[in-house]
Amino acid sequence: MTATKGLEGIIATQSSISSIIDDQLTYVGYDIDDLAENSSFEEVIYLLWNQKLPNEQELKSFKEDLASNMELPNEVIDHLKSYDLSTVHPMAALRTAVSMLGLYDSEADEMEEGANKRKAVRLQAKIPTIVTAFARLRKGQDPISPKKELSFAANFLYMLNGKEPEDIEVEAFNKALVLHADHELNASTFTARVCVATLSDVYSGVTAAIGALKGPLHGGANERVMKMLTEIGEVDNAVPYIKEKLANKEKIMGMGHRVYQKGDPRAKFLKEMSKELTKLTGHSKYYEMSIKIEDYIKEEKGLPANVDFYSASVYHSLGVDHDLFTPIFAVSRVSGWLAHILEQYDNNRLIRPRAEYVGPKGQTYKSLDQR
Ligand SMILES: CC(=O)SCCNC(=O)CCNC(=O)[C@H](O)C(C)(C)COP(=O)(O)OP(=O)(O)OC[C@H]1O[C@@H](n2cnc3c(N)ncnc32)[C@H](O)[C@@H]1OP(=O)(O)O
Ligand SMILES: O=C([O-])CC(=O)C(=O)O
Repeated sequence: MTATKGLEGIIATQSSISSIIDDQLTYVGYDIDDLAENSSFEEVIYLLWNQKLPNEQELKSFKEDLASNMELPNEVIDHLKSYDLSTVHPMAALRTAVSMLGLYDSEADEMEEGANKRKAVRLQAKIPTIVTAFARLRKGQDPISPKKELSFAANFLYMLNGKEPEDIEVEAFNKALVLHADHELNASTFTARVCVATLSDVYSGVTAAIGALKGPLHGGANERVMKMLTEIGEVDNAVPYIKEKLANKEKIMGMGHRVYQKGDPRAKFLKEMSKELTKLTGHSKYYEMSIKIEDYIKEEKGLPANVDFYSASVYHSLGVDHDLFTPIFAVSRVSGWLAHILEQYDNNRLIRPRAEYVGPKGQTYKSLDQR
């Protein structure tokens, strides 16, 4: 038995949810380019969970279902208030609050398919409310209740900022949600599947996935991209800064990908949005710095920008706090996690690979006084 580091190239499951073939991403056979240009995030969630796009009536009732499940139990709001709001990272808050939601769901351990789908709706609906409530509480503001008539994207921005967003903001945010919704067997989705393959519950699966997304090699990279752009400060500093990082063998956040060799098909949309939004909001220097970094890394290392790279300047332009970038990723990706959790339950087998043992062998136990 020989181990493959990082399970690179291992086909670990079959799935009908999303695919990456020849550097192109599809959700249930629909090209991401088509969905990014045309679909609402609600349609995409429906697609991922039902393997088909909704008709008008199905979409209407799905949106109503989501909207009517967005409110949080008071106990969860009270718990959020009890955190050390000046130091707790919002991803840690989200991980804890999602786990806590399970305590207040009478169907939490119900394994029947209908119950799992109802929990999926509740989780998808409540996660934006958790993220925005936490973001407001730590600024000394009261959480804002969702407006049932707003779209998912508009509601998030409304609950975050306390005012209804402009159309251009909603359009950009909706597109970002569509682009982040699912991505085959990425680390957080795999984590969710491993967890529920023990026949553990949906809340455990999503809590585990949030933990995996939080890391800087995965979803946590977008916050670090913005930290890097802020440190760079001015466009002319970009290349010298990156040269120094590479000389110190440091990784450049938002660059590189395990699967994509030529490029991440989502990045071009975020790049275009970054160009437009940074111009509109007077933050063009972040777009220009990003271009310099992308070109330099491509030239020096042959690495493409990934989805996290341009999303940083997009969210910054939308006025979002930098440590909320990864929670926003979770607001979208929970749709994919839930699709994979439902698929795993539907055709389950315990996920239990083997390890290649490389430790010492044949040791003889010595009593404490002989060690
Ligand atoms: C939504 C997402 O999760 S997208 C990914 C978000 N993560 C990031 O942006 C973090 C930065 N990127 C990375 O760390 C990596 O590219 C990953 C984790 C995304 C994928 O990496 P892997 O396929 O495991 O490649 P690995 O980390 O083994 O790197 C292979 C080589 O490329 C180099 N490399 C890979 N990414 C980078 C990077 N961002 N900056 C500099 N060098 C890099 C490594 O140093 C290594 O070089 P070496 O062979 O000379 O030692
Ligand atoms: O697929 C991956 O390894 C990471 C990624 O791009 C994602 O989760 O969107």
